[in-house]
Amino acid sequence: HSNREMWFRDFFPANMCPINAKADTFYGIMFDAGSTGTRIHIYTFVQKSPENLPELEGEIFESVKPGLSAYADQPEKGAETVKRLLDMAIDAVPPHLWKTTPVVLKATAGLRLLSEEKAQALLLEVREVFEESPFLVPEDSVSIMDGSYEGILAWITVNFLTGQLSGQNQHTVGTLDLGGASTQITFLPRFEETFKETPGDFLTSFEMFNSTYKLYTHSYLGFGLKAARLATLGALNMEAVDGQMFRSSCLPKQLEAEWHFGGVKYRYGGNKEGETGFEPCYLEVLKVVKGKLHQPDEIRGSSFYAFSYYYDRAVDTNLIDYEQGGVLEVKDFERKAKEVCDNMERYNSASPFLCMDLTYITALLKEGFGFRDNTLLQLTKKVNNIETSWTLGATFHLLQSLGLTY
Ligand SMILES: O=c1[nH]cnc2c1ncn2[C@@H]1O[C@H](COP(=O)(O)OP(=O)(O)O)[C@@H](O)[C@H]1O
Ligand SMILES: [Ca+2]
Repeated sequence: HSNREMWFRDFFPANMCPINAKADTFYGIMFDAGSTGTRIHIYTFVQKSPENLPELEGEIFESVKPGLSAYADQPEKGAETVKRLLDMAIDAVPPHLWKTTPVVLKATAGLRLLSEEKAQALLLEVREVFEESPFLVPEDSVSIMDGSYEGILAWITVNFLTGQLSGQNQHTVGTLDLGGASTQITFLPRFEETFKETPGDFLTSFEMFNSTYKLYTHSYLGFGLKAARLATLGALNMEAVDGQMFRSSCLPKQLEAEWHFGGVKYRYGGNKEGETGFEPCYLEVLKVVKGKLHQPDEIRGSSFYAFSYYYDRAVDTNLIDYEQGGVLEVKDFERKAKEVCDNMERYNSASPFLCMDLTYITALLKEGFGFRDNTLLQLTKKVNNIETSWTLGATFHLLQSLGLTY
């Protein structure tokens, strides 16, 4: 707009100015290529004045299952799922903003676990879909994200949405993300001791909104909920063994079934003659986590935000409401695990893995990270109607790198 056209600007408060209402709106498109599904997040921002940060106005969210890694041998078909989601953005973003709206896809643990060759073939096909779209395709727009970024960016999202990254008196909260194939823990250490006791690769400095945050973060590959099922069954990295039956005391006695994960088929079942229930199951699961994770002393007493599969399993067992979320203690997961595992017939209609999943979550929190029984977990899916996902943090980071924000 020329100055002449904008002369009336000064007569209106910024947010009521008829031109401002649309002119300073912009969009960012972030794809989350997770191990169990692919999701699109279309964020709307409004720049109310040049000296302030843009404000997040809303989000459009859609997802498809399975994830890209399920198309390891059909990369074109995988990219087709991305294209269908991207078509939503064509409808959501006004045409005159298409060529300034960036589109980025970041893949997480599902692709990290594939062979380099198969992962790259998938990413290449997705890149072609992006290039053929009318959107802005930045350099490196399609990639596998480093695990430490996954944790940091989720931490940024949650603390931004809860208002902890602006103004004084920042009381940031730690975050726990439990995906299908990997799990992340991230927090801002308060004690000098934590920095001293922590291995260097668990600490990362990150700059966002003109502040530097020195965070504790780690992504444990193979410790996501679905990878943990395979590990418990003894089937992780056992692709070669075809048709073998994997049994566990965490599954209903009579169960025999098949399961596809990461493009591989597994046969699994219950302990027909042997033991079942919480006690033997906990011992099985313990083998997967015990001694495998770093336990920072500082977290034992502090509360954390938890989402993804922590949230889903808490909903499945009525520990929290699907819409509201809620606050739980670590021991609530243990109580539920016992209830489900010791009455497996009663829960048969839900997932046959419910007992194993709850027991794994219990073991991961207690024996893995070293949380206390009474550690508080704030279970959240959305804050102010925005999904708690690393994708928002990643979009801020993207806007920053494009010079659209600082
Ligand atoms: O936008 C989101 N908001 C909240 N939870 C999400 C979102 N996207 C994915 N999730 C959760 O993440 C979990 C699946 O993990 P995912 O497929 O991302 O595996 P990965 O992180 O190991 O690659 C599910 O519990 C799913 O509900
Ligand atoms: Ca994820």
